Amino acid sequence: MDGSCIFLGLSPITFILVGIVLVLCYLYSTWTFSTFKKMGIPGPPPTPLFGNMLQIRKGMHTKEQEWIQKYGKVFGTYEGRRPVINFADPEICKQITVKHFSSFVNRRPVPLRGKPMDSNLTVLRGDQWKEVRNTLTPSFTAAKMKLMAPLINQCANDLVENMETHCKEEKTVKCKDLYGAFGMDSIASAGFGLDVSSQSQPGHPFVENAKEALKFTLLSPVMIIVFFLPFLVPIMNYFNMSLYPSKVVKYFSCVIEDAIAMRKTTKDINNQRIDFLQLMVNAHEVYDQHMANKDKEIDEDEGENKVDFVKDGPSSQIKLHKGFTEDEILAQSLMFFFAGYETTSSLMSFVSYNLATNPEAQERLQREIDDVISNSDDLGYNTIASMKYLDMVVMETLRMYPSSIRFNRQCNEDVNINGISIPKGMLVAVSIYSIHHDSDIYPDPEKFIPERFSKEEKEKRHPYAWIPFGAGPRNCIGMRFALMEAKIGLVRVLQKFTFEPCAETQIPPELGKMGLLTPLDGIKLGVKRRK
Ligand code: HEM
Repeated sequence: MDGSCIFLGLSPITFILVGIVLVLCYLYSTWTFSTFKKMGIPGPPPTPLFGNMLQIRKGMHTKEQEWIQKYGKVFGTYEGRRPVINFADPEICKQITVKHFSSFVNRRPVPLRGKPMDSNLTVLRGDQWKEVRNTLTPSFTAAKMKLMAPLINQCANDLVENMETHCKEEKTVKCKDLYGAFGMDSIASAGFGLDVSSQSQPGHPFVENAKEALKFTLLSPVMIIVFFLPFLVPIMNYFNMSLYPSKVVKYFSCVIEDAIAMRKTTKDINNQRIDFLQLMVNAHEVYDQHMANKDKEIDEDEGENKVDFVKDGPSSQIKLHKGFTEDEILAQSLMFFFAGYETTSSLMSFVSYNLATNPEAQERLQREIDDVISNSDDLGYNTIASMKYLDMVVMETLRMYPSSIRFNRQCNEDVNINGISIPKGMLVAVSIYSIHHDSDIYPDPEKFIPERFSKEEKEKRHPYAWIPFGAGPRNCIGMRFALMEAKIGLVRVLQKFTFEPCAETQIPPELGKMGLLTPLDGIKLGVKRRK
């Protein structure tokens, strides 16, 4: 021994260096933890490195309720080291999403995106978001929904046939699977003119890939880096790493690229389908023209670019836009699949569960369906819209089980909301679930009471007390489509069948703990043919 202290084979210098690195890591991970103390906002104490992330592992929705009980409807939490102000108040929701929209245009920055997902609507920011949103909005008008309704009805034929098989064989229906396949067929057909037939081929690669994309876990290596080691993100971006599995993105990219190529060859406007893809392809042609004109202008005006981009707010009329690049079309298409699949199938599953466990409500809805449909020979958009009780059932189900537990915005300038000074860059989250389960707004919030959504009852409440699709100009663009699809599917099934609880039905259903609020066992029910 030469006298130097050797411990675990480390020299004293290495030992000191490791110590310094650990202290620096500790300081780095806790540096921000005084933010809320300084702002006078209460909240649960954070843990070094993790912030409050470990506390939500038993379920974000239940933990949030506990925090609200303890700290009130405005409280601060830390995602890793990043501070987030949480709000569970309808008025503050309105202030953030509507009144002060220009200060809260963007969602949280998503550090790891990869091509082509980095240009999808959900993650775009500022003027880029406005342009893409304005281009997409005409695809979701009531007039477009009317044109898409027959395509969804076609997909509902397979759904009814599937129910029939389950009924005949007296098999338990796993709602999530049946509705998931129906949802996949609907968006593929009405959105992109693709015949996926996933209902007759449950193992279809299209469905398998969609499911794979939605396997979200906070404990995946990618998520751990994003939350806890964000300084490594630029390196991962350099390698084009994404939150979405590359195999899945590749699969959908091929499917959609083929569909785009087909559309571009269909020049005859009368033969063109009216769907999301066609509207985007048309916008792409605007892009091509824009690029051609731009070259001309550069020649003629020595570089002056004369094309105006949409500059005013997103609620304004649709105006000239630069059109879509092919990557942008791909990104929006993939996002529609991802955003619509899990959410809509969960909604339909929870409605079926609520009806099975509340037989009077199911009978009342079936009476309404029989009355309306016997007066109408097609199940179009207007027929569906005329079913008032159906609307109440769907709204109450979305209140109880909103697919997104919360939504977020990032503040882009210093702003004061209800006396709270929010600094530029701060993340804010609005808790949909907690507002929907606030017993001051909805007494007995765990009970299924569709009558809460009669016209008179709705008028008594704050307009932002029901926000399953978010709020303001950056709300869910697919809301009309999702509601139409879910209602057509449910009406077609309830015309012929009645749901009932069976031995395998979980009452109440156990809910997923991370990401979207989904039924863990997929909602298993008995189904019988109506007399
Ligand atoms: C029951 C079904 C659905 C629910 C509950 C739902 C819910 C939501 C919520 C809460 C948001 C965030 C809104 C905000 O930040 O204010 C959102 C955004 C979005 N949703 Fe949906 N969604 C559903 C179905 C769909 C469907 C079918 C599509 C596509 C066809 C879709 C596409 C999108 C997109 C693209 C955004 C981002 C909008 C933007 O940033 O401008 N969603 N959705």
